[in-house]
Amino acid sequence: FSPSSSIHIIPSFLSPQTCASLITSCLQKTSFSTTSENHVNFQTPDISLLEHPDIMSEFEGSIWPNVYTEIKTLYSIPSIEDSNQPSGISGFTEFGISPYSSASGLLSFLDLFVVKYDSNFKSLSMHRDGSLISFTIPLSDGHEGGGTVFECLEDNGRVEVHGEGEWGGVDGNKVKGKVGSLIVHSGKMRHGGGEVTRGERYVLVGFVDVECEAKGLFEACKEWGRWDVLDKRLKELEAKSSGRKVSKSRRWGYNRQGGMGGIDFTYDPEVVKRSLRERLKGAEKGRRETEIMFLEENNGGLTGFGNKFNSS
Ligand SMILES: O=C(O)CCC(=O)C(=O)O
Ligand SMILES: [Fe+2]
Repeated sequence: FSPSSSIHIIPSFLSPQTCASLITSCLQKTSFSTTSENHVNFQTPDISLLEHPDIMSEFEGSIWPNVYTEIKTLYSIPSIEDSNQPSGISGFTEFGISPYSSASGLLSFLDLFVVKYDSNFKSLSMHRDGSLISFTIPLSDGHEGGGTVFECLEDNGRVEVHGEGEWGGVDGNKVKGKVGSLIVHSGKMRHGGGEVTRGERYVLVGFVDVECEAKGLFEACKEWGRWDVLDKRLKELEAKSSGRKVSKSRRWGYNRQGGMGGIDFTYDPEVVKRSLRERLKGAEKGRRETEIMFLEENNGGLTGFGNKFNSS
């Protein structure tokens, strides 16, 4: 299957109670704002759970481990210990100190946030996310309109439903996700938020990344035509590596003890940069092909990287 034209749905992923109490917690503890530095080009009134550890700690247990498992399976993301990779994830440890336990893998959140649509913010225009993989979980149904719009549903895109239960269905180019269903897609796929004509619509959105210090990122970018993600990473590394041996990075994921949290780790940006460059050199032809495809499809911008944690 092509990762850039399949929309994956997992019905009944979160219980309606969990969805409702996530909204309640957000409303009680903070307010929705568009001032986040995270989504530069496509601002949404949102609350980032990464900035609210109290809300995060309440909900991470029901969200992340399951999202992690689903995405790892859907996109065949290797675990660090799956060392049958051509040149091995061992590259990861050669770049620095792995913050991960051997039982964990290579996924982390760039951001995880709740978006609120209402008469002040009715829709989100078509865009691509800066993430490799994104997901949306509808949290409420007391509105008219809404839904997640996917451009590819007008063309070659398809929806793959994994598991049992009602998930809401497709209406034209819109996935009208039922409360609690998990909608996963490539961040490259052009999508947006359908117009809400009445009431309030809340959705949980996650931007998921593959660790940059591992081969995983290169393979994923190549396979999914996200050379923009690699270019940006390379630029960041270049900025970091001038005169520095060690760089710090922070991600949200599993730590060595198997618990969740923000993980700080260090690596040598020069080594990572050299390795990424080598890999890019070996892939020039593939790059041109996917870039042409990307340009042909690309009528809009990308959302911001949402990666505050990477600016050491
Ligand atoms: O509202 C939706 O269903 C999509 C939201 C989205 O694409 C985003 O916040 O990046
Ligand atoms: Fe998006």
